[in-house]
Amino acid sequence: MTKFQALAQKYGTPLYVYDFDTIDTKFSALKEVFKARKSLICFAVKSNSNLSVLKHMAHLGAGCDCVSIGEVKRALVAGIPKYKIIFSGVGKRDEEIEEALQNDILMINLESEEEMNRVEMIASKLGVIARISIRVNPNIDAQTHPYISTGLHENKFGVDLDSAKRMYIHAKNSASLDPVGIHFHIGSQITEVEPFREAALVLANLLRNLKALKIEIKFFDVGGGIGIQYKDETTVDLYAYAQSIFAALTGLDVTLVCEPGRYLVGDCGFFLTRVLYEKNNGFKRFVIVDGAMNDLIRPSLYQAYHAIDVEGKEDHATSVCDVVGPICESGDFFAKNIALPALEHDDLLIVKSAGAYGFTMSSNYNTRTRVAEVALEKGEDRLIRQRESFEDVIALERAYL
Ligand SMILES: Cc1ncc(COP(=O)(O)O)c(C=O)c1O
Ligand SMILES: N[C@@H](CCCC[NH3+])C(=O)O
Repeated sequence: MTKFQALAQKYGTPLYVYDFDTIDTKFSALKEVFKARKSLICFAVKSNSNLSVLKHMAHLGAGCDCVSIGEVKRALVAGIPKYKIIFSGVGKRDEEIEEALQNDILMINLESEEEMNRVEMIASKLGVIARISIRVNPNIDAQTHPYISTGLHENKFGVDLDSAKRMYIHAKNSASLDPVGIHFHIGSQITEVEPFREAALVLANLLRNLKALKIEIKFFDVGGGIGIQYKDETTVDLYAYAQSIFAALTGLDVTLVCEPGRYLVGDCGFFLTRVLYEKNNGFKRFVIVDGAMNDLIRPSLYQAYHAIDVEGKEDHATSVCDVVGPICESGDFFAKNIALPALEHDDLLIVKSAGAYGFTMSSNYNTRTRVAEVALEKGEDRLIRQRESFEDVIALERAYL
């Protein structure tokens, strides 16, 4: 029996499995290319927010990039030091800003002038000084899927260069704001260095202008976005990536911050699902599995490709099929028109590169219980999230008659 077959038998399917040793390898590789500068790697919690994953990041020395106060609290619960936590997002509620300030996190990343005014007001009310960063939208095409492209003016994220400059000047003169950071995040699953290089140059230039105005920024945050290989994409050469940022920063004494999500956890994750039936309607062959789009929505949402392995049948003849789930939507699929061997009830499929934006984007659609998560570390497996029960799913509902 293979490792995945044993895990499927022990924990049931569908199931997420994360290999923490892979996270270590990826983390060390990034730290290594940054070693010529002071750097802080802030893991993007949205990509995989399991507390054990975050705890593992804390052991590695990572901070966290968060997009809600819920994520900030997860990071704190997992033992990420408050001085390594960044809070970004285009729409923060007053209570979220207040709680972030009370928790004294590293910085709040501002995405509009309106937001700056609210943060200033709330900090003043609390009698604290808010450390802020500004997310600059450099209008650079990251050449990725339009839904995960964030650095163009048509996207809702960040502020343009002129507004950023105005905001820094305002913040510098405010008794309640301390401008400590500058930030860009131009998109996700980026496979070339060039967009990062261009964005770093634009922001470093702004930093020099700010320096001339005696506004000293300490943190240069290049966001996340480093792509992984799902199919046959080229991936970013990490060394060239780091060097292009260093080159932009020549002469500037700043701590480099990077916010990888997918790069750190994408490849470490496997989604295990069993075959329920094969069905051929005369037009098409369908492999129907027990996992569905509510468990892993990336194929349905972005037509994303995830390679699928069938262990033990590698040398069998294949034919073309769609791998689909039990949900009441034609968009419920893991793969379309892929070649797989003939499959039987209970055969195990392994959907690869599922560690990022897998479980965190899952839902209870069709009253399906969210699946269990398991960590693999140095050959040992541990349950890190129990499978939900039907009772868990309805627990917060009230049935008025
Ligand atoms: C502000 C910010 N930082 C970091 C990330 C992480 O992105 P990725 O998983 O592509 O590294 C995201 C998500 O795209 C983000 O919005
Ligand atoms: N959810 C997207 C990434 C979004 C990044 C969020 N800023 C994905 O699965 O690829």
